[in-house]
Amino acid sequence: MRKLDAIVIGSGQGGTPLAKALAQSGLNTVIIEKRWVGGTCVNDGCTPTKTMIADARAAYVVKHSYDHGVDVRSFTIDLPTIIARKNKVVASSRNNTEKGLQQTKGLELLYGTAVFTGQKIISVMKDDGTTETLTADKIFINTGAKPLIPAIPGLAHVSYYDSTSLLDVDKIPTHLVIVGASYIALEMGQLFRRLGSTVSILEKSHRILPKEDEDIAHAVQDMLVSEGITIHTGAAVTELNQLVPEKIQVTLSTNDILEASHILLASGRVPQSAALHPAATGLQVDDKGYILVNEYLETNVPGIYALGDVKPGPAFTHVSYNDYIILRNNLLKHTRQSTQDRPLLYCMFTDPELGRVGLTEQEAQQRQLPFTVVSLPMSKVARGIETGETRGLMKAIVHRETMEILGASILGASGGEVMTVLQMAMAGRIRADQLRDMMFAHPLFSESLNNLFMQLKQA
Ligand SMILES: Cc1cc2nc3c(=O)[nH]c(=O)nc-3n(C[C@H](O)[C@H](O)[C@H](O)COP(=O)(O)OP(=O)(O)OC[C@H]3O[C@@H](n4cnc5c(N)ncnc54)[C@H](O)[C@@H]3O)c2cc1C
Ligand SMILES: NC(=O)c1ccc[n+]([C@@H]2O[C@H](COP(=O)([O-])OP(=O)(O)OC[C@H]3O[C@@H](n4cnc5c(N)ncnc54)[C@H](O)[C@@H]3O)[C@@H](O)[C@H]2O)c1
Repeated sequence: MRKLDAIVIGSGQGGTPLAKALAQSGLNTVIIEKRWVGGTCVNDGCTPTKTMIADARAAYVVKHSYDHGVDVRSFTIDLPTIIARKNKVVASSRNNTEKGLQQTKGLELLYGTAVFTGQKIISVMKDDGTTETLTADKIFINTGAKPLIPAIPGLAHVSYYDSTSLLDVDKIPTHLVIVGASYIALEMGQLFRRLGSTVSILEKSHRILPKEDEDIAHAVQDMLVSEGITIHTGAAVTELNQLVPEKIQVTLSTNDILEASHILLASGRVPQSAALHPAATGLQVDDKGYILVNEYLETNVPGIYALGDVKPGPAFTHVSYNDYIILRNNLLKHTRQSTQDRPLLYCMFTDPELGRVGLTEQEAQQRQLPFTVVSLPMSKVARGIETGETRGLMKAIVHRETMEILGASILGASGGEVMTVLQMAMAGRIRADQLRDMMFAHPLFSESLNNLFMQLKQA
């Protein structure tokens, strides 16, 4: 058995920089990866989807160019070129990540599948067919998550896609039916609609984006419907039947029956922990298989930590990366940073995008905080009017007494960037009334934060 100082299992968004930092600090470190370095974000998630979403946006802009006085009579979509561009962007990111790991002194990149076989003992089934047993004082689990395959009657007998396989679909679906109506469903639904598919989105809850405020969810729904997407809410799939190739009958709890050419399952993700055999090293997991950690990302087994999507909580690339920062600082710089105080933030890359930070209105209500809601439609934002980007709204939740910004939802062009301005204000404790009176360059989207907060009473 080979004894190391540190082992990182999984080369995701947290594990990769962590392995480098551990090795650079002088610890003899191995990082184990069963597939491709970079994990979900680089290979199946953010990088490929945001690349293809940009292509679909190009199609949308061309289609609407007449409004801007540019008359494009016709255009065609070249799916192989779109997929080839996506593959090139992904390969470049993956190769650079691999090089970065291989060139780090004191770090070994081991391709294979890790399994716990005893207390802090890991068996690696290597890609070359051999097996090696490793142990270390410190073990970091960064094995991420994978698509959830829901139990739908008939699913085993139909061909379906998940968010990974759809990225390599060989033709544009004529009718893409998507199960689920959250980030993956809405981003991919709009993407394929813009490439020419008929798209139907099915959500079993009574509305899409249940975690968002109702007005925001409705605005997103209106925006997607205006592009020709059909959304069925309160609609669980009760049966699937493959009639002929590329013809799948989809029966809904609402008694509607759809005929899909392609089905995308986008109903959540599950942690990749079971195959690790966490019980063999005494690790506690919850009922869904998430590896339990405390606010310092420590598991119940001393010396074993978990970071990224494999632990409970928000599953985003920036969260996994921030987990790395916390572990690096605590273990190598001897701080005691915790996950407790970081704000929730993310951006859903529909077009326009939804930038979200901090509390929603419904969360502020649940916490019984004294708050005021301010909102501004993008149709009143100067930059939006000038560029023709008038869809969406800016909304912020402000503490009524302290004028502290508690949270914001910015649905609009550059919504993620405007949200980040507010995130910085929240981090720096800049109050809403200060933003109301602050000078911003004209005519930026962020300049309209003046107008958004103008609804607050003058101090
Ligand atoms: C379609 C899609 C779009 C997304 N878009 C965004 C976005 O725009 N913004 C955003 O913030 N987030 C986005 N996400 C989420 C984001 O990709 C994840 O939150 C992020 O990648 C989590 O990274 P991680 O560090 O937990 O692990 P991952 O990136 O999932 O990496 C885990 C790695 O561990 C490896 N592994 C697993 N088990 C073993 C084992 N037993 N032995 C060895 N190796 C193992 C896996 O092969 C994988 O490489 C998206 C996700 C999807 C699916
Ligand atoms: N822009 C981004 O940051 C981004 C983009 C894509 C994915 N992600 C990450 O990936 C994760 C997974 O995303 P997701 O969209 O797959 O899942 P999700 O867990 O966010 O949402 C799943 C949705 O599917 C619905 N659902 C579940 N079972 C269903 C069924 N049988 N029929 C109909 N509807 C059903 C749920 O009610 C829910 O609305 C997210 O948590 C997110 O963190 C992030």
